[in-house]
Amino acid sequence: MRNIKNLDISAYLVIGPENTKGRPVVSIIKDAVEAGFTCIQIRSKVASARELIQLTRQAADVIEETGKSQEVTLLVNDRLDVVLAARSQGIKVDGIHVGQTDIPVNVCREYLGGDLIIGLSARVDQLFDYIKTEDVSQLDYFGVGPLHETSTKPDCGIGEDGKVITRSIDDIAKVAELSSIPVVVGGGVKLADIPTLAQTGAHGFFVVSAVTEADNPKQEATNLVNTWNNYKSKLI
Ligand SMILES: Cc1ncc(COP(=O)(O)OP(=O)(O)O)c(N)n1
Ligand SMILES: Cc1ncsc1CCOP(=O)(O)O
Ligand SMILES: [Mg+2]
Repeated sequence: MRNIKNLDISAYLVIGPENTKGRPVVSIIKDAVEAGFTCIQIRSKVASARELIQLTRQAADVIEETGKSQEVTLLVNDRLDVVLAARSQGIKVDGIHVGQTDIPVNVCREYLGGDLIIGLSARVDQLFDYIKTEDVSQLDYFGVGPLHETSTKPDCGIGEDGKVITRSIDDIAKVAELSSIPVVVGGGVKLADIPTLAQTGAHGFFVVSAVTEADNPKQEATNLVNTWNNYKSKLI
């Protein structure tokens, strides 16, 4: 198994300009990082490559301003080209998150080298067998979900019959137990889900709208982080 120091996916924000109700992406990233979020993923299905590089730069800069560059992981969704371009411009971006129909993990690993982070969305169908048997030697974590259907990504969890499969808390506990790499859970996750999620054995939760659409993103991010940490510490 890979042994990546400093990878903390306990509180993971996925964010792009289409999610923020017109507010600057970087100010919400700053709020989240100051609140204790440990991982940020830049995800946009509308931004150009140049816009994504610029957003990644701004995200890296704002994380640096908070003094947490060494603790907070910055990833880019889907775009290996953007990660490579950003790194060649000296931007501190730490890796990529890909899904089942994106650039294959082995290609990402070939281009990113051994030190960068690669996360992969788990398959929807036959999830438990998949988690047990998938080759995870080049991977750092699995994204699993959705916990609930979500308008942020309506196609999340669509199975072979075209219907969305949501994951129960028991499913997530089983995935966390079967997986030999960390698991982060998302899709419709809100504050009320955190106490039960924290008891599943998952390493973390990921959210978009709970933070990016909140009236007060910093307060909501703080509530999410504190609740996760409180429930996790009760398990020790
Ligand atoms: C942490 C995390 N988990 C899952 C996803 C979904 O990735 P993917 O299935 O490739 O879908 P898109 O995000 O690309 O629409 C994610 N982004 N992050
Ligand atoms: C990016 C992504 N991947 C799986 S679900 C999802 C969106 C989750 O958004 P929200 O937290 O608003 O439900
Ligand atoms: Mg993808």
